[in-house]
Amino acid sequence: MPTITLSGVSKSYGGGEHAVRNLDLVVPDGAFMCLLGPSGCGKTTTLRMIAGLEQPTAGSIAVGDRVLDSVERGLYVPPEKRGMGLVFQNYALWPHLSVRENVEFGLRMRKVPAPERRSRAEAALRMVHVDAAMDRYPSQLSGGQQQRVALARMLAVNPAVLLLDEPLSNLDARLRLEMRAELKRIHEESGATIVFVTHDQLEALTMATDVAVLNDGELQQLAAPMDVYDRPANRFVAEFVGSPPMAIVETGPAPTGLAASLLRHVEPRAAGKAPAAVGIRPEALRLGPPPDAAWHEEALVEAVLPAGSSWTVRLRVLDAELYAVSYTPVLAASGDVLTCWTEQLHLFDADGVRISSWDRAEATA
Ligand SMILES: Nc1ncnc2c1ncn2[C@@H]1O[C@H](COP(=O)(O)OP(=O)(O)OP(=O)(O)O)[C@@H](O)[C@H]1O
Repeated sequence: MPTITLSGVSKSYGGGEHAVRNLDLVVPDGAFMCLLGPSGCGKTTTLRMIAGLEQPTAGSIAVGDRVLDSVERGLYVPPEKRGMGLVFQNYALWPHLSVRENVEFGLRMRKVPAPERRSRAEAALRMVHVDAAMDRYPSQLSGGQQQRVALARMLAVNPAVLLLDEPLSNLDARLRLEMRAELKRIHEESGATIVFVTHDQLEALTMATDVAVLNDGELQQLAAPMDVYDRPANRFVAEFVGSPPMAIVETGPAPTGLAASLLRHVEPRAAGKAPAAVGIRPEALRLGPPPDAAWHEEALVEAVLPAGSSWTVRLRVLDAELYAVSYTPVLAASGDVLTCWTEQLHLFDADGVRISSWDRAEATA
């Protein structure tokens, strides 16, 4: 099984603007890597370069020992010789072919004999749970079923590398959830190396073994999903991953209000430079009596927003507005004064880089 290695990969489309800039990325053998980032950050360009649909303007791409692109050596392997399976957002199926024939199509192109074609197509359709609709035509399937057929078509070929570009974006919320679980299972069963592009952080956190967060063509962080969430490398990652987003309190040269309160708490524990900003995740902000040594303040309840399984509370804390998310019922009402506390503060320096040694959650982990 292959490891995909991107070394110093850049892509510019002319005009000097870089879609991807100096990207070093290793997708380990058997990984399920999500490329995550906002629109225009270079995710699709990165995937298309791995697929061979775009050529880098600098750097090299290799799968295992096999170099597929090297700008320096003038080397480029076309997509059909890369042995990768691709599923893009628009998963065109042949409308005049049945589901089974659609899945067999790729195998036919590879000159796989008919009986083997048939059994491999059926196995792939079973894997995505659309084997019951094998003799129907694409127009007779739901969007989610069509999506799965597109996946089965790729799985039947059994590529060691699967490249998926927002393949769930056309599905409704329920199907998307179902397909996330399905893809995760398929990954575990097939052992393939998967690279998956998404702008949906929940998709990345729930499915991936590794997450690469990109912004403006540059890699911001490469880590396991929970590390991206618990230990974001910088302010961009901190604010992009998590919903509602992390509150960031700038400390400034003469901190007052909430900033001063947070600094009074973290400074005795600090070693080195003062944080330029302190981050609080809404779900780490608790209400009620604080444990010893937790940061805490009085909070005026401005609004309680129940959402079935969670409660979002808007609080006024000193001079700032903070949101808390609770997964147990919040019985308070607007105008109540409670104590809010947290043991998880994220500290950032003036460049926005996280100062991990100051994280109380880590210190006590
Ligand atoms: N063929 C092209 N010609 C010129 N510029 C391009 C081309 N393809 C992409 N770009 C530019 O490169 C940058 C990265 O685009 P890319 O499609 O990789 O981003 P993305 O993160 O996948 O975005 P989205 O989530 O919106 O698909 C963008 O600024 C985009 O406008």
